Amino acid sequence: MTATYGLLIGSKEIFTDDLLPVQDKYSGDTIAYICQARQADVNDAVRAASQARKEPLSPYRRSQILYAASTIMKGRRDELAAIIAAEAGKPLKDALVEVGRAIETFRLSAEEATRITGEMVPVEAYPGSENRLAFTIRAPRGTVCAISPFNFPLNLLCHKVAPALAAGNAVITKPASTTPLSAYKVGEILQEAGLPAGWYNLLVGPGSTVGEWLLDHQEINYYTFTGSYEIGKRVQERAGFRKTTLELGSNAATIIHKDADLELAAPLCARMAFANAGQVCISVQRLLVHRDVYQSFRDALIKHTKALVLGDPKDPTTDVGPLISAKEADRIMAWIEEACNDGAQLLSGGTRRGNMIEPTILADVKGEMKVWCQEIFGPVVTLVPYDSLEEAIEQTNQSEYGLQAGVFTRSIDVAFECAKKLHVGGVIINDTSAHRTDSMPYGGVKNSGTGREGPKYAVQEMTESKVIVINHRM
Ligand SMILES: NC(=O)c1ccc[n+]([C@@H]2O[C@H](COP(=O)([O-])OP(=O)(O)OC[C@H]3O[C@@H](n4cnc5c(N)ncnc54)[C@H](O)[C@@H]3O)[C@@H](O)[C@H]2O)c1
Ligand SMILES: O=C[C@H](O)CS(=O)(=O)O
Repeated sequence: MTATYGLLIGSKEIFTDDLLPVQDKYSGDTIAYICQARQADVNDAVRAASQARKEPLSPYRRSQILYAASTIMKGRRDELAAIIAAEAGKPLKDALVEVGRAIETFRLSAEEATRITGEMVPVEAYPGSENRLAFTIRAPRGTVCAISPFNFPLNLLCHKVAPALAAGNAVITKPASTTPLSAYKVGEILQEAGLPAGWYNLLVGPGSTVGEWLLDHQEINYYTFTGSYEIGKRVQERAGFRKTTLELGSNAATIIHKDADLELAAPLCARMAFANAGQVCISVQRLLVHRDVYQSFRDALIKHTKALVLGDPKDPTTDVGPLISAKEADRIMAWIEEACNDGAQLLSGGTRRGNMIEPTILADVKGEMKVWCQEIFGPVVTLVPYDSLEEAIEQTNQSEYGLQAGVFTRSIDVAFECAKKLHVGGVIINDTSAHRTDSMPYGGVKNSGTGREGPKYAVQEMTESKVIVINHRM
């Protein structure tokens, strides 16, 4: 029988009448049902979080719970990877990587829980403050609302939940409706790890209802959102003076300079343009290739792309699986067709099987084509030649987005020039825009968002500084 999961609110699993079927994104089969939240459930979750915060957990206890969660997750690696492969359509080998990363995200957050410090402030150096001792502490923000996307249903949720708990906040999560099961499993794991009731609450349902109710609720102190620019903008507008962290989209570029190691660059670009069928916010979408190496890089990219295996995500040999929905596959096919009609050259792919699109390479793209200037979020990479480094930097920066950029070069001068001049949150040298290690500061500029994730940096965002001044000669 197909399992039915409830919402997690306070100490209870709540079952509602409104069941959301969760589909396997490759077969279309319903693999589970999960209950959708009503407005009263949102209010109850906020109340449960406030109630939990009345008995704060010590940093040591928070750390121990997060370490325990990391260990439990390790023991459930295969189960979690199978859920991600089914609900997100992510190839099993990548789903296993995602679980490994989530284990680390919890471990890194456990470490951070014991390192939250303020600083001494030398106020006594100033006239009138001679007898004052001043220092800052970092206080939890309170109730954190974590809204997450479908493409990394486990690790991107953990990047919000684990630092929020490390910092002493209570959390209400709202995962994407297409992929809620990973978030449910995180709730189970945290409970098993000893997290008391009310610190992790799970609400499921559409952004247009449950998401909006969450944005409305004035007892939520902070929003951490990962998703599209359009919804991120709405979150920011609705949050008002409340603090937010927004991790949004991109059309990331990678520069292949004339002195690049093509044997390193071509396979990495092929892999990272099509990982998770291109549904990665830092996916290699725009490749700027120096004209001297354009032909050889192009040929090598085609060769490595054609070697990728398209198919069932549950098959351990699959490299590229389906898109999240037929609607997304329709949109991406329309963008490819539009680019080809406007003069782009199809070098590989461009065909569709169900919700799967063959890894697609487009050349001769122009700046105004959607496949170049908007976020594709699908298995499509575009190629453009350049003559000077200045031109490549300018084209990379000619984007509404600025999440990460990659640069392949053997020259330290070229690497530094790119590092200084590229207007993005992260510059990755001799790797693609799609490289991320979970401990690093991660986030964007421009329409790619504000704030930084990575447990150490997220803990800063999820705490606020408070200054304490002691008049010690009264
Ligand atoms: N920068 C990053 O770290 C990062 C990581 C992953 C994905 N993304 C971006 O996410 C997008 C794809 O993910 P998606 O399709 O799930 O994004 P999305 O914006 O459609 O949805 C993200 C989340 O927001 C919720 N939501 C929708 N409407 C809402 C509303 N009115 N109020 C509150 N919540 C609402 C959704 O239900 C979901 O949980 C891409 O643009 C991608 O680049 C960015
Ligand atoms: O989709 C965007 C994610 O941030 C991808 S990753 O966590 O950087 O791999």
